[in-house]
Amino acid sequence: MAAGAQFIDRVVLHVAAGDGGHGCASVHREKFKPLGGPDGGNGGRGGDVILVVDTGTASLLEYHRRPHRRAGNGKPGQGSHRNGADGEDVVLPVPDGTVVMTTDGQVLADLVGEGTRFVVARGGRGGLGNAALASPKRKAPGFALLGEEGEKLDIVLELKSVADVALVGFPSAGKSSLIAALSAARPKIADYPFTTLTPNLGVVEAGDTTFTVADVPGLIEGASRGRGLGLEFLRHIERSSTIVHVLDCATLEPGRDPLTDYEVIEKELQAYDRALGEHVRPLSDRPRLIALNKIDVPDGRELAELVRPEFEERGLKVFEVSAATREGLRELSFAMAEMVRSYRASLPPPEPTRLVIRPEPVAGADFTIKPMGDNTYLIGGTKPLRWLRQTDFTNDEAVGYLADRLARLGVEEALAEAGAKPGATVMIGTEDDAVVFDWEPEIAAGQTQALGPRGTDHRLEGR
Ligand SMILES: Nc1nc2c(ncn2[C@@H]2O[C@H](COP(=O)(O)OP(=O)(O)OP(=O)(O)O)[C@@H](O)[C@H]2O)c(=O)[nH]1
Ligand SMILES: [Mg+2]
Repeated sequence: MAAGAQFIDRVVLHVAAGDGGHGCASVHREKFKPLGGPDGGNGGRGGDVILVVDTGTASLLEYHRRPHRRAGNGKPGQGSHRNGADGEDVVLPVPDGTVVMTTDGQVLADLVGEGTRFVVARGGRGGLGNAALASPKRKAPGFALLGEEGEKLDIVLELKSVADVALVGFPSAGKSSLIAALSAARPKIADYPFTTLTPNLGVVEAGDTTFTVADVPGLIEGASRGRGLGLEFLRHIERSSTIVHVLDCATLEPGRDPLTDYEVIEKELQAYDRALGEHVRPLSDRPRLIALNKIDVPDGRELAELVRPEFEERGLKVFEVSAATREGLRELSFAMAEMVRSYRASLPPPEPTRLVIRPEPVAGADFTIKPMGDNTYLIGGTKPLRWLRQTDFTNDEAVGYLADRLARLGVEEALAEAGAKPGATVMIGTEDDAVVFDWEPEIAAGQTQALGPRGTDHRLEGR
């Protein structure tokens, strides 16, 4: 697993599902039988873009590097009843604990647990070929339906750190130094506060236990109210099983000592619990370890020894360490491993894979009619809009078929009821994007079979 020298926890991903293939209009040809039946196949479905939780994936770095992902298009249908192949899905592995959001911050899904799947962009349907469109009334359709476009959108992936162990502490307490000393991660370390701006993740091995440690940017008093780099980062410890207090035994700042620092940080964690509300497992019930850091500094070692009993009285395990000389790190890492192991053992057996399906757009009324004044009407609704996208407007017969479908849906009747006069302007689509027709109700809806051959239907004429 890559240790997070470069740990990316938020990316904007541009996803495009595949377009559906067009249906095919074709007529069967055979020697001595010049006029066979329609045999155009259907277009294939466009591929989906799917996110899947893969616990082997540790970061979003891959999507930072390649932020554009596109699924395959469906192939067009062909003659001899050959259907087009479906477009290939694109399956994107994401780390456990990935939150999927719109670019304006609306949460679409919170992906937890190995194998959890989320179809983030749906492929377009393939268009029907003329064989599938044939009916007793329309024996040899000279048209086919178009494939629909796949969904294209921008999403934000955000990783709630799923580190097993979270290191918390004041700025410059040595959290990043500890990660660096315990793992292969190489976070930035410096002697000024707020060096760490985004959490670093390191993979630590102790005995036969492997676990991840997150270095949370420095906390200060008021962090839970958003002071310093506060809230944004407390979020990252929400899912860790163990909290390690990294306490600076060598700070010269007035008013600071390990015990006071500890209490300030504890207060912040509790305030964060209150801010989070009850639906989240409180941070305060996570087991704690105390790491008294910087004992390589002479005064630091003395101070550590002085405060040690105070923590032990509170029932806390204390480790005197130095990230600089690595003193005490082995004991600390084994204690972390033990906490992680017992936490893992306490977990309920893994839940069965959850499938997250984005709800289909709500199917409301079949269609809507909106009078726009001046004998003009706007037809909307899921079905009319889909049919519009499927229609090849260069083909009169296809336009006639659209007219039939709309009539069958009851649009003609509804227009008459709404008071549309012959010659009305009928727009189908949305206010910004509509196809405009002249409406000439020559006959009542439902009697379309009385019309001449398809292709000469002039009730609806695309402009
Ligand atoms: N002497 C000594 N100095 C240390 C030790 N650990 C860290 N430091 C120093 O303390 C300073 C801060 O270390 P960082 O690891 O960046 O501290 P941090 O807690 O990650 O700080 P923020 O990211 O700002 O919250 C650096 O100058 C380190 O070299 C230690 O064990 N001994
Ligand atoms: Mg740091």
